[in-house]
Amino acid sequence: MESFGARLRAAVASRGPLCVGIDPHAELLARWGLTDDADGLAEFSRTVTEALADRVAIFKPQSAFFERFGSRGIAVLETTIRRLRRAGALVLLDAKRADIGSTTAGYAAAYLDPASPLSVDAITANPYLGVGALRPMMERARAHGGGVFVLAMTSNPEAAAIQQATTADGRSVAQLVVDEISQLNEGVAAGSFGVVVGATVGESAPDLSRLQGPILAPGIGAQGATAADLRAVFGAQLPAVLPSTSREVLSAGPDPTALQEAAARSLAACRRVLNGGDQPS
Ligand SMILES: O=C(O)c1cc(=O)[nH]c(=O)n1[C@@H]1O[C@H](COP(=O)(O)O)[C@@H](O)[C@H]1O
Repeated sequence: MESFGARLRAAVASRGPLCVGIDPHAELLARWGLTDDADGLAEFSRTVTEALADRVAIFKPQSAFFERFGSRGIAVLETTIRRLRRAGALVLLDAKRADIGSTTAGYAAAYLDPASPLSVDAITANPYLGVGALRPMMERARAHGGGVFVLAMTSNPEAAAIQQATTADGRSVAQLVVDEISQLNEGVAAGSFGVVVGATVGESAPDLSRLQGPILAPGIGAQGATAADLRAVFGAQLPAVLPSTSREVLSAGPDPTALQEAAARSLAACRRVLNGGDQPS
């Protein structure tokens, strides 16, 4: 199978550089007039999928909001993944998994093996147990054309104390993560291993110049960052950036046309920045 990096590049070329997060918060379900249960979740996910699956390059369902309804929520997640992929979209499951290597192998089998009912194109992973502990995910991803996005510098304000701490060799923890992921992409034009760097981090972003893989940039919209902030955060690495937003688009629902217009607005704003159209004169 073609690599995730190549498939992502093709999807972005045809549908544009935007990842839409599917985060069915209780407040959003209420605002959409839906019940806060698995039926409401199913209706929410169906509406988002029908409105956007044929026009957005990649979706990022947030596993937490499906897990909170137990097995019925997971069943909705399975259906949602299937429908999104059938419509030609890529699916990046936001589960932020990690564990010791032998258990990570279980997560890899759950999400990155085509035989699993929860199989997706890529997942988010947490490097706190060491990037090396994620190796079973990387191996399974390589074998099946999948991808892994590893948290490097996240969008939340609490993150700096750990992620910007200095390691024994003087690099920040975030930089160490980026460097280890860069090694995995070495020699590949469009790497399948990405990092997560929030659009909110300002000028403290790590050096991403050797990554050769995608940079997932959440934090646009509800968390305060705008598409215009991407330039200051990512500079020369903008072409590798995959901006991601959830509530900014989802809060326009449940009307499908309003959802489509909100996604088109977010995409246009990101495109302007990524293509250099908003350069200050
Ligand atoms: O991995 C992520 O996607 C992620 C990383 C990060 O640094 N910050 C962050 O907000 N996220 C996720 O991105 C989504 C943000 O949603 P909105 O703030 O509504 O756009 C949530 O699902 C978060 O879990």
